[in-house]
Amino acid sequence: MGGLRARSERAELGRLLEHASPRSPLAIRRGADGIVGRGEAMRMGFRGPDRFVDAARAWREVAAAAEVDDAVGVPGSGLVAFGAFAFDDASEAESVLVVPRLVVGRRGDDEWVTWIGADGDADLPIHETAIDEVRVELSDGAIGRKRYRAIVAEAVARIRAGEAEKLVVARDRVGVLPQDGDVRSVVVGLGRRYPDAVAYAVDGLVGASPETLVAAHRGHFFSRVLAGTAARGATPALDAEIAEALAAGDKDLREHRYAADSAIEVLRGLAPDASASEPFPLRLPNLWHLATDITGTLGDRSTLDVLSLLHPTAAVAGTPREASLRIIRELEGIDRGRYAGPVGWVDGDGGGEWVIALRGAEISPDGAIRAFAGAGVVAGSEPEAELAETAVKLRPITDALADPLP
Ligand SMILES: C=C(O[C@@H]1C=C(C(=O)O)C=C[C@H]1O)C(=O)O
Repeated sequence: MGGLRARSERAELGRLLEHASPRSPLAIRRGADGIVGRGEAMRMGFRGPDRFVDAARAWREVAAAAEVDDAVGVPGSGLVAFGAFAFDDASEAESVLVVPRLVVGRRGDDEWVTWIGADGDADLPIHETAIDEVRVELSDGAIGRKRYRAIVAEAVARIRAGEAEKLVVARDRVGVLPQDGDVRSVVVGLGRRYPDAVAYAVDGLVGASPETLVAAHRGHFFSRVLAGTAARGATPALDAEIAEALAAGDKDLREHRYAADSAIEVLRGLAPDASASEPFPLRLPNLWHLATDITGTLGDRSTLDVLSLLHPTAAVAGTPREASLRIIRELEGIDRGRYAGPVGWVDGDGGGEWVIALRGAEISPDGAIRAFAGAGVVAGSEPEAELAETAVKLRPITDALADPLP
């Protein structure tokens, strides 16, 4: 079999998402920028502890065999695959790389179309369809409010007993997407409310993530670690006070340090020149986070290679990593699927953009919806406060599902 052929041309586009399939859109958007895909030129599935390494190897082979004619030359043009990976090595959920037949993209003033296919495939025609609203209400899933409080209390007990230093525990909310429900409207709703986040839709996983695991182009990378959270204040004065307290608070700084240090250590191992900012308060529409930005040079390593080392950070698992994963499995007792795993895209050179699948939900082919949100627990954490934090973190997907086109 010959390799894939990819051809990118400049184009004038309307709304990117109107090019996607209503039921299974492929999209990675930040504000007006991003890429949207339709159809499948290739789909690869991976499972188990080697899923990232296997994906990196498979993608390298696909990219090496591909014939690419890219007249645009910006991040996201040329050959790309969208991907979503399971959180846990032991997950039942499949991790995927999907190469669309058609990609439409926008980056600043650049707009383009990419056609991808096997030898002899005809170009998929451009086909825009209006986006329908879908409205879904969520209710408690396997881990309701009461059980979540108990899980947080147990996590604190485990930490006090010396089994771990930090544990990120999550709860779920569930619903059902009506038949023919247009998932694109959820992506629009997320993008309108959280324009600085990355709105993602890949293989049923949708959400708006503020946390960039790794973005890389021509060997330079950026990574943003978030951990430590506070709700926004109702007045500007209160809001400023909250941000200041977050940046100075012992509990949140400690919680943040675990996550930032683990990411910095991994990235320095790959890129000795990696440098990190001091933790700073990052304002989102619904909450404040403590953030650390890390930048450096990656050389010719693929972003998929970086994922294999960086995932899961202590922002979504805990410290130490192995102990936290074991305890999370035990306390939550459910499969996180692809929640808190990497979601994003990769190009033929291994560049791309991967965020952590947070503030979102997984929509199964049968329409079952499961949203997750978690919070980092340390020795001083209180169940009621962590429950409230997860409620705020559930808001993006809850609001986008309840009122998708505000
Ligand atoms: C686990 C989630 O968020 C993570 C946990 C945070 C925290 O505990 O403060 C902050 C940002 C994310 O890294 C989630 O949104 O589900």
